[in-house]
Amino acid sequence: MPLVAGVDSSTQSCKVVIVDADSGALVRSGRATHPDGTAVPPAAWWDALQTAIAGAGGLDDVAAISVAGQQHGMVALDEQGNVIRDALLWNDTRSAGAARQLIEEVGAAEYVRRTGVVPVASFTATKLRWLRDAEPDNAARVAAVALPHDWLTWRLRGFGPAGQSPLGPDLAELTTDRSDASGTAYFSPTTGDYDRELLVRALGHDAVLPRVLGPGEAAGQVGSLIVGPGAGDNAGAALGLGAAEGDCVVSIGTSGTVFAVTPEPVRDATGTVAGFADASGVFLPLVATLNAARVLDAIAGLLGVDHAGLAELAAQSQPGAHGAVLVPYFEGERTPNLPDATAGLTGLTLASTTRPHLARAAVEGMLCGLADGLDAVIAQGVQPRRLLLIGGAALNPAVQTTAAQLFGVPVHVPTPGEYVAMGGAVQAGWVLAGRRPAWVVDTAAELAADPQPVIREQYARARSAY
Ligand SMILES: Nc1ncnc2c1ncn2[C@@H]1O[C@H](COP(=O)(O)OP(=O)(O)O)[C@@H](O)[C@H]1O
Ligand SMILES: O=C(CO)[C@@H](O)[C@H](O)COP(=O)(O)O
Repeated sequence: MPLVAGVDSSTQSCKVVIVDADSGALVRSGRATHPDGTAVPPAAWWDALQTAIAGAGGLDDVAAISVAGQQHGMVALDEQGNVIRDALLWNDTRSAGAARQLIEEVGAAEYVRRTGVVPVASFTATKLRWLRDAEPDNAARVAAVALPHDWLTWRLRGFGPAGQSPLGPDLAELTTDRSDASGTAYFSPTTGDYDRELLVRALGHDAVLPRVLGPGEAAGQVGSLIVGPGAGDNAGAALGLGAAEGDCVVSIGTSGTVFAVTPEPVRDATGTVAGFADASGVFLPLVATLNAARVLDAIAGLLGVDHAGLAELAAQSQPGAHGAVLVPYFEGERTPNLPDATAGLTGLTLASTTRPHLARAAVEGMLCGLADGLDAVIAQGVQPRRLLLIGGAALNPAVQTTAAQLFGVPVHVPTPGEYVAMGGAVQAGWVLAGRRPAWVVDTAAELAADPQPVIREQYARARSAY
């Protein structure tokens, strides 16, 4: 039984799973935390990966590995392979003005035609434009631009700054895949090519971009360990879940995302749905919110309870939280595109100002943003038959029951697992065997749709004030 490993280098942590390549059964796992903040030294991801690999018992008996990671983060490298500055992450909104500039210069419709997306602060191109204008000396030094999974894959293969890596700073050895490249806003998911003019427009000059590998194509080999192409984390989750037509995935981690695997590309000129590529050769229309699991963390902290306690409180409330509504834009918001917004709590009366109603309002507000996202994905022609609920907060019973009340389709909760890392393991199994593994994913809970229109009606009223 060969073993393969998958990695999820996500916003808050690094997770490694080691699985049986024949069955997909989990054999060992490890994890390590990432630093807080929206600008992070990539070295911290590398250290966390080492810790997580060690926690998973090492890779000595592992035949192949592949790294999925948080999307969009800007890793700027100089000629010597040094990281020029802390990576700006997908949830760093300082480039919101740069996004507006790029849209003014190119046009939203033209961006969608060329890249499948309309720039928002999350996308790499806007971070490069911010760098060009805010830190021109740093921008001038940029010789290559990579994404988190590209950089980790390169380091894993032995490349890196001279003196700190066995193979040195060979920038031509940087690799990526379609799914992550499609989150840069200078790549076309339909042609599979970079749009160099858009890169130069953003950064001010050309730079090395990672070679785009196909699904099942190895990035290289370290000794006997084959290194797979890697992926953006959402595309990784789609692989790990084996998501097929009719499935819509809702992931509630640091980001909230709603996405589906589609045979044709999606081009949404409003920019609400990002027309990403997936990691299997087709497409991944996706809506992302900035405010997801951390909304519950914050409100649980405020109420002085843990996650289970938050669910217990919410269960004492009712659909609509007695009129209390939380619009949860604690970190600004990406969808809708309100990077400078703050959260708002409305509908407070003496009767609704209770701990249970506040707990319930937090869960409802966080999920309503994703329900709006599902509507947008459906408007692009996706027809979900079921919703697959994953990510840290999907484990929460209040999230599960409220999701069934909001989304209008049956909610399936897969057996708790690290599905992004499992997607990496699927890629590792794919490069090892030369074909995509077909591992079974079990369902832990199935909830029938239980529509409670009051929740979305009152949320829509509160949100319209923004
Ligand atoms: N039972 C739970 N209820 C609500 N939130 C949870 C629960 N378990 C974990 N979380 C939250 O989920 C988040 C981590 O989820 P994860 O999908 O790993 O995020 P990411 O991939 O962005 O790092 C953290 O904010 C954590 O506090
Ligand atoms: O920006 C997006 C998708 O476009 C986010 O989904 C990031 O990819 C971060 O993922 P998590 O760390 O929240 O899983």
